[in-house]
Amino acid sequence: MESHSKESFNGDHNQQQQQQQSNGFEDTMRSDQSTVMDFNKSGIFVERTLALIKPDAVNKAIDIETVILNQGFTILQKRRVILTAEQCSDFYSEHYGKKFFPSLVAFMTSAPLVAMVLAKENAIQQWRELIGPTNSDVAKETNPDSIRALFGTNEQKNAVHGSDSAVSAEREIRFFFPNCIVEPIPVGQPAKDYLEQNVNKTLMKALTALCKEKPKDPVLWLADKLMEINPYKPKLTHVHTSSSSPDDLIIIE
Ligand SMILES: Nc1ncnc2c1ncn2[C@@H]1O[C@H](COP(=O)(O)OP(=O)(O)OP(=O)(O)O)[C@@H](O)[C@H]1O
Repeated sequence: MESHSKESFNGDHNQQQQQQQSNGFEDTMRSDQSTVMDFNKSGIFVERTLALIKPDAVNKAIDIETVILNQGFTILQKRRVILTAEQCSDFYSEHYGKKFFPSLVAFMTSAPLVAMVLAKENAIQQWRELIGPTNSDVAKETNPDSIRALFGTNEQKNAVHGSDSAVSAEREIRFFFPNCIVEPIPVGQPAKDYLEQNVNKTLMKALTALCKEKPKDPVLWLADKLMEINPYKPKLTHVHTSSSSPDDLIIIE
C-alpha cells in the first residue's frame, strides 16, 4: 500500500462521529451513523451487505441515503474513501484483464466514494434489487425506479455498487471496514436467551421508572437511568496504601 494523505468527512448529520481505523485508504474515515439494530420478527437483523456510492454519484449521496433508509435498510457504518489504483484493482480483481478494467479503475479512483454497511433482512438481494441492472441506460428502460436508473449515467458510471453474494459481502465489508464484526448475529432462541439474560430485566426496570417519572426528555432520561442501574458497570473501591492517598480509587472490575 502507498503512503496516504488525509481527508475528513463533512457529513451533514449531527450524529456522533466515530473515527474508524484506517485500512490503508487515503483518508481519515469517519462513521457518521452509529450502529443501530433493526429488529424483525425473529429478533435481530440477520444480513449485512456492502454498498458503495461511486464517484459519479457522491454529490447525490444524501438523496441516495434517503432512498436507502426509506427502503428499510439500516446504515450501520459509513465512511468516505479515496481508493488508490492498487486498492481498486484489488477490490475489482475479478474483472482484471477485461477490456473495461483500466477505465473502471480510473473512474473509481477519480474522486471520493462513500462506503456503507447496510443491514436488513435479506439485505444482499434486497440491495441488488434496489440498485437495478449494471447498465444505467438499461435500468432506465427496465427498472426506472432503481437507484442506477435514477442516479447513474451509463454502463460504467452507474452510481452505486452492491455485494452480489454472502461471500462477497463478507470480503467487501472487511475491505472497507476492517474493524466491523461480520460474524452472524444470533437470531431466534439464542437471541431471546441473550436478551433475557442480559438486557430485559434492566430495561424493564428503567422503562417502569420512566413511566412513573414522565421526564421532559424521555430518551436522555432513559439513557441516564440505564447507566445508573447497569449491573455490569465497573465497581469502585477505596484503596488505602502508604503510597496512595485515602481518596484513591481503583477499579476492581
Ligand atoms: N462493459 C462495461 N464497460 C464499462 N464499465 C463496466 C462494464 N461492465 C461493468 N462495468 C463497470 O464495472 C463494475 C463492475 O461490473 P460488474 O459486472 O461486477 O457489475 P455489477 O455487479 O452490477 O456492479 P458492481 O460490482 O459495481 O455492483 C460495474 O458496476 C461498472 O461500473
